[in-house]
Amino acid sequence: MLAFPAAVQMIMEQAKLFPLKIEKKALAQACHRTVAQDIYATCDRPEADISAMDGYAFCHADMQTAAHGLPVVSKTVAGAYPLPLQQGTAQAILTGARIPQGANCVMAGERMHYNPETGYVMPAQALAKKGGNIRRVGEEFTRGTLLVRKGQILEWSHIAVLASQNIDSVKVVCPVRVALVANGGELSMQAQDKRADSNTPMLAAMLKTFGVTPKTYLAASDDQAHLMSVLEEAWQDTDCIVTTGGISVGDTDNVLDAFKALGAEPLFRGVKIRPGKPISVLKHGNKLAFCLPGNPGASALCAKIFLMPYLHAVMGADQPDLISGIADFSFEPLADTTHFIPVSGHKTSEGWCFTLLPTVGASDIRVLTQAVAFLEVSPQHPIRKGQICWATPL
Ligand SMILES: Nc1nc2c(c(=O)[nH]1)N[C@H]1C(S)=C(S)[C@@H](COP(=O)(O)OP(=O)(O)OC[C@H]3O[C@@H](n4cnc5c(N)ncnc54)[C@H](O)[C@@H]3O)O[C@H]1N2
Ligand code: MOO
Repeated sequence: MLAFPAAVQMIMEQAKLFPLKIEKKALAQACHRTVAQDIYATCDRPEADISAMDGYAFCHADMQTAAHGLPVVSKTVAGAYPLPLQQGTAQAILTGARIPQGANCVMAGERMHYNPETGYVMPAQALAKKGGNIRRVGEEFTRGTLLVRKGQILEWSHIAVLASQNIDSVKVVCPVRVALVANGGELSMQAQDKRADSNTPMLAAMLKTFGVTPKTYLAASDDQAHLMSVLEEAWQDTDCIVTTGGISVGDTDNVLDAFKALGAEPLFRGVKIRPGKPISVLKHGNKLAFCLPGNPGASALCAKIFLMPYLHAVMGADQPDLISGIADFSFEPLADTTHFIPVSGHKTSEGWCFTLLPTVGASDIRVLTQAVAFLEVSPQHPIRKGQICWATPL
């Protein structure tokens, strides 16, 4: 049985052998996909000096010296070029509209007094500072600024910033084609003591967060020939297979035998972790099969610490950052074992404070709805109350 770091290293070595494919995608369809190129700003943002308020634009010195305010001579709306400001006048202006040439201050309409009879406007309160309420050209970013790095998984915020640059398509990495195979007679509709398949929807949801929509299969029997036929079908047009269940030592745990009979070779069988120790990975050409434990909590953990890092690596995507915090408990690991313990967290002035969550173990998935992260604890890295530690966020 391998130690955790060695198992991760073996998987990452395999990821290097996987060929990356790139495609162009409309921006609207690119959310959660991994960007295949650095993307730079094509224009300044804002593109020009613009108003931050609906109100009036004027020359600060003119307003300062005008006892009865300034006459409002025209109106500037967003999307139109303004007329230059004539000396000794003001212009009505809307939020986002270009500042007229000659104006260097804007005040919100509700902070001014406009006299409809005279057509003059003056501050109702203190005059804003020179330059006030003007958003300066390029203050957010200038043309040529790196907006999105290669390897970034696009989220809605990146879509917004790219759309602001009139970028309507991006080069993204083709998602790895993943097959999810749930296994076990208890998942059959005909089973006397039927169990719900929660692993497939859980893993599919995890994968969708970075643009992978898996094909799903169900081998709802304990018959090896049937399982082999499902796995054989799942291998077709797939880059990676993920099975859950059927990898322990029970009579009906035949996933590994089925894979071997189909020509796959074990990369490793079992890892010294808790939970999830039966996790096994097999290799068939450049395709990997991740055989996750059936226990849903262990399955989730193994997906987080083995499958997701592998898929990120093969797709050239940035690995999610670990989070750091202070543990408010101590935890003594077993010799030769890396534990992953679900913790809740609350923010303090010094960052996260992690608290141990009570859990019944490897089958527990409700605890994962309450947890913010898994803390990794090993004899080399024990957890001591009050000490800083690193965690895999959920
Ligand atoms: N004699 C031993 N027994 C077990 C050992 C061991 O070392 N010696 N290891 C235990 C550990 S640790 C784990 S983890 C499990 C792994 O078992 P399997 O991967 O073979 O999983 P199953 O036995 O098929 O199922 C375990 C459990 O999970 C439920 N399950 C399975 N698939 C799903 C699914 N798709 N959705 C939701 N729940 C699922 C299944 O009904 C069982 O309750 O083995 C221990 N035993
Ligand atoms: O390794 Mo198992 O996941 O503890 O029950």
